Amino acid sequence: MSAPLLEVTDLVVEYPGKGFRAKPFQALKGVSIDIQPGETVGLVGESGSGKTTLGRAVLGLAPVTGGSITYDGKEIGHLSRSQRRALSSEIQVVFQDPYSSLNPSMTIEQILIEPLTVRGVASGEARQRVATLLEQVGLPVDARSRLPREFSGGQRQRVAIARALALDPKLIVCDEPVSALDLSTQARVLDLFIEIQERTGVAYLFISHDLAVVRHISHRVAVMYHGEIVESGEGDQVTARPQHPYTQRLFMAAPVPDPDQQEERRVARRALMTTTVEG
Ligand SMILES: Nc1ncnc2c1ncn2[C@@H]1O[C@H](COP(=O)(O)OP(=O)(O)OP(=O)(O)O)[C@@H](O)[C@H]1O
Repeated sequence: MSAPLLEVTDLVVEYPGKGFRAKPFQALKGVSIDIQPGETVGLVGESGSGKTTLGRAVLGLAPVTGGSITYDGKEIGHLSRSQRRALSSEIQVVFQDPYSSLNPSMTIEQILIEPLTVRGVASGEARQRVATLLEQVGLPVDARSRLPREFSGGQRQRVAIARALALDPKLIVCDEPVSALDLSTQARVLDLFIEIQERTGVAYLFISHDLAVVRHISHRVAVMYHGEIVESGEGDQVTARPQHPYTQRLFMAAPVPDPDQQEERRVARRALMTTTVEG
């Protein structure tokens, strides 16, 4: 196995307590996880288990009080603001809500050009890159002059994915990126994530409370419970033979579809994607 792209070791995140003399709250209690280049690691668990906190810690947005986070061999747990900015071309994020994550007063072109301009990409080259990005996420080139409100939820999420891809990142933290979408749109956006990975070799930390979604997209799965990873392994291994009692309960509550059926659906969805640019 190659050196991990991301390696999180014994990570502790503590949020300050609220109110007079309130104790700090430990949201992550010594979490270890790694992601190889081009790999998808799915993070699943009930609400409040710490999934988003782990994603935010990787993005430098959570108060790390212990352990380490290394990216490409370098410690990134305690970077200054400017060091973090420099890393933004390597690590990107796609959030859950495609309605609030895009600036409603900016055209799609402005949204996609912004990260390129910040990096000093010349305007002609940036416009060309916008056309390529739109094509990569299955949106028509004339989308560039329109506003986010003119698009469906699935199409907006495609714009958010294009924005995340603008600087050719090696890792994208995807925090419930399909949870706000209806089921058929979810399937198409998930397949888009897979296609992009096959084309670019980007790795994903894919956060979701939905087991079927995580199983569909992940090479490996980690299960979080009360701020700890209680189980991890190959996707099929964890989903077919869960070991930890919490994982067993979680999986019993949400039976996972038959893998052969899943593959058939994926082929059908791919066929559908070639005939539509919707969501
Ligand atoms: N800024 C904060 N200040 C204090 N506590 C927080 C903060 N953010 C999260 N928490 C707490 O940390 C714990 C983990 O939250 P987190 O959002 O990481 O969980 P999650 O698994 O992503 O949940 P969900 O699926 O509902 O988003 C929760 O108990 C939450 O209340």
